[in-house]
Amino acid sequence: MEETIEELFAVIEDRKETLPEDSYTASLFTHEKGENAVLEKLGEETTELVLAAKDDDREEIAHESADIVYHLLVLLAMNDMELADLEAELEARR
Ligand SMILES: N=c1c2ncn([C@@H]3O[C@H](COP(=O)(O)OP(=O)(O)OP(=O)(O)O)[C@@H](O)[C@H]3O)c2ncn1[C@@H]1O[C@H](COP(=O)(O)O)[C@@H](O)[C@H]1O
Repeated sequence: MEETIEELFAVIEDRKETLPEDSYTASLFTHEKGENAVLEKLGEETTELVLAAKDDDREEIAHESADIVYHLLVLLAMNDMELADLEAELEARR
């Protein structure tokens, strides 16, 4: 899991740097709404996650959770943050 997230974050940082035309991630970094595009996605997906959980739909819970994790990582990268920032916060709570 940790490796998957690290690799995904590295891809996101690469897209931020290189901005390929056919990349959904790059389109978020160049979106006319700026950070709000990601924040809107996170809002929508959180609502969808709540509905999936209410329905006890495990497949949909996993799908929406993955969408949220991905967009959360994009938000971190957009704010010039690292996975270490999230990790430090979690560690401090142990
Ligand atoms: N993990 C993701 C990922 N999760 C979600 N998304 C995109 O986020 C968008 C979500 O928007 P929507 O909720 O409207 O999607 P939807 O599927 O229509 O709606 P739902 O029913 O799923 O909620 C879709 O376009 C998805 O393709 C992602 N796009 C990319 N990645 C990762 O990022 C990598 C690089 O992708 P590119 O930047 O496109 O090259 C990929 O290899 C993946 O590993």
